[in-house]
Amino acid sequence: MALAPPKPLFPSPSSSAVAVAELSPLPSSLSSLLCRSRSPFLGLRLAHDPSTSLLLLPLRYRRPLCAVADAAAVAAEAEDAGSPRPRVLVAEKLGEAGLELLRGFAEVDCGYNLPPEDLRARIARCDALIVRSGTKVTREVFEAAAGRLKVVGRAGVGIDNVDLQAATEHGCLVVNAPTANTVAAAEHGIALLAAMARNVAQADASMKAGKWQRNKYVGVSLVGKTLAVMGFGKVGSEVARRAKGLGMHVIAHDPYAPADRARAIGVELVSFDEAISTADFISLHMPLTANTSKLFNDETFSKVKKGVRIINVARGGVIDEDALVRALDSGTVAQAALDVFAEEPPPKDSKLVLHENVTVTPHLGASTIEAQEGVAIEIAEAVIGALKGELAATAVNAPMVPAEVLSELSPYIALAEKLGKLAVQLITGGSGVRGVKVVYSSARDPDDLDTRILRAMITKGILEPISSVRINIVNADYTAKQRGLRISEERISIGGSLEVPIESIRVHIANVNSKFAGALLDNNGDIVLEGRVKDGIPYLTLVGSFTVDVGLEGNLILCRQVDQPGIIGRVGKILGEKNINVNFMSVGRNAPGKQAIMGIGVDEEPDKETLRMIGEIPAIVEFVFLKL
Ligand SMILES: NC(=O)c1ccc[n+]([C@@H]2O[C@H](COP(=O)([O-])OP(=O)(O)OC[C@H]3O[C@@H](n4cnc5c(N)ncnc54)[C@H](O)[C@@H]3O)[C@@H](O)[C@H]2O)c1
Ligand SMILES: O=C(O)[C@H](O)COP(=O)(O)O
Repeated sequence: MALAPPKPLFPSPSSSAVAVAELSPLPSSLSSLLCRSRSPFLGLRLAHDPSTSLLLLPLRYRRPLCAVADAAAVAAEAEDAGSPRPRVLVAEKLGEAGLELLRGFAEVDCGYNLPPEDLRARIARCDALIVRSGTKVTREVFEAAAGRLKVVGRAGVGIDNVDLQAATEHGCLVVNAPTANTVAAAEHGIALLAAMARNVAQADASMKAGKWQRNKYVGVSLVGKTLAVMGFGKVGSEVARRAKGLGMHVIAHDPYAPADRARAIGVELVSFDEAISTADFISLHMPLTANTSKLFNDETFSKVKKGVRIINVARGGVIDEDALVRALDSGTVAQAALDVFAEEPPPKDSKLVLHENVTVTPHLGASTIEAQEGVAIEIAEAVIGALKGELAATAVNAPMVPAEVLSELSPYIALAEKLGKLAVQLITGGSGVRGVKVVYSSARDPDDLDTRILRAMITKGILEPISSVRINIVNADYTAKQRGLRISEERISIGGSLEVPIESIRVHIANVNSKFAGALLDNNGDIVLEGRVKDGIPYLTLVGSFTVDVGLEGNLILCRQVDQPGIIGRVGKILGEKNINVNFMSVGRNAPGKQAIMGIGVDEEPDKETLRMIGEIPAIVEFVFLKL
């Protein structure tokens, strides 16, 4: 199914016209209603004087807010590339149920186990890439993608084979499938534990070699022995649960796991040293990170209980494999059972793999029929969601914003981006943007307001028009940092309804020159814009020190003028004669008869002649045309 742009809630008339009518006075209740409603009228209100109003009719229907990320842009890009649907490259074997889901939405290429150069050659034609642990998604892959790749889906848990930093720098979302193979991995850990304790693999090989060695393969019992689970996450806790069922005493080490979750299944959380020095069996279940790389090394092995047995179904890199061989040779470690290796597949002459006290499997932890079907569906759904522009719940390099929060914040997300976009257009050359302060006014407790996505969208609005990078929630913070742009956030607590997440968003751009002096707060070099959401529509409500009330749709003309009768009519007339559709107009002033700011929302871009005519109206001090 092709991606369609978000459907308007209200149909747009095919043509629109502008008529100018002086209505005076208009009841304030009506003028304010028109300003806020989604009616086909232009609402116009003089911010501080609702009794004198001007109404322009008829107008286009209001459009609804767009989806958070630009689904239409994804479709458009895919179309550019000759296909109306996004293209997904599946680089490792994926369950049929997941492939079916993907095919319902995208063009799917299955190119299993591609050499790195072939992967790089194909990636520039893809919107998404799906891998398991066997494909290295390196910086070179993201560079070769030349900006088209939007999402990498890891069909499994570990994302150590994906260069997350490079993905983030390229604005590419990485999602994984963190839950569907948990049980399979835990079952494999228990299988290795039992097989190792009873020498199942060695005895099997010996019998197949024609031998009958009953005395050689005497094992050890599990009941009553202490198992240390290192990493008490999803797999670790399932292993612990099962080991308890086998009558083992289970302890765990995990600096980040809540003690009550461990206690709930009868497991005590202990320090690293206590875990490794008291355990008869050590089972590894932490991710491979800079902190866990070679965590088990000569020094660690010097602290273990002599004759300990080690199981690893996490990642090979967590163990210094040479140190493990030494520990096995000395008898410090009696046996090891390994599903994962620092290099996969390991070299054929690997001393570790060939060691007689080591039981090995070729990274089979997630390889059950059930887990692979589950993982395939989990990753297909995550990738499709990401391509549709939804924020994935399993995003690895972007804030995870729950769907309900996202839907609540959706109009504020649009407002944030528009404020950024407007603010940057007001800056004039030479000053450079260095510091941006964003102030959110809200009745909510700060803990109930996640503003990361809003900050990202303000950054996008400011930076995208002035850089070649496409900015999204993934790379917004990184790109800002790269460009030396400091974005600080401040919350102001106000009274009011908790139903409304944010009352207003104010953007200050510090120490810049503006092409529209009226946008500078007290002429101090800070551009200030404030916006609010009304009936789901973003509005500009403050420019510098002037209150306005302009719906942020289409484009915007800002005029600063001497506050006197007739200006609005003259500007409206010029635009009407030039067939430029005005969708909103608002005037704000600080004091009668002094200066005022007029915000005019226009659907079309006025040509130079039109702008010149507006500028020639004697009372107009300055004006600027801004694109949204
Ligand atoms: N062999 C396989 O096929 C297979 C299958 C699934 C998962 N895995 C691997 O198993 C590991 C765990 O997967 P999971 O789904 O349980 O992940 P998880 O994120 O749920 O759990 C990992 C746990 O490790 C903890 N941790 C992080 N650093 C630690 C440290 N220094 N010391 C102790 N604990 C630490 C975390 O707090 C977390 O609780 C991952 O490495 C994953 O890639 C392998
Ligand atoms: O991290 C994981 O999910 C496991 O290691 C499984 O990896 P695989 O998808 O290559 O089997």
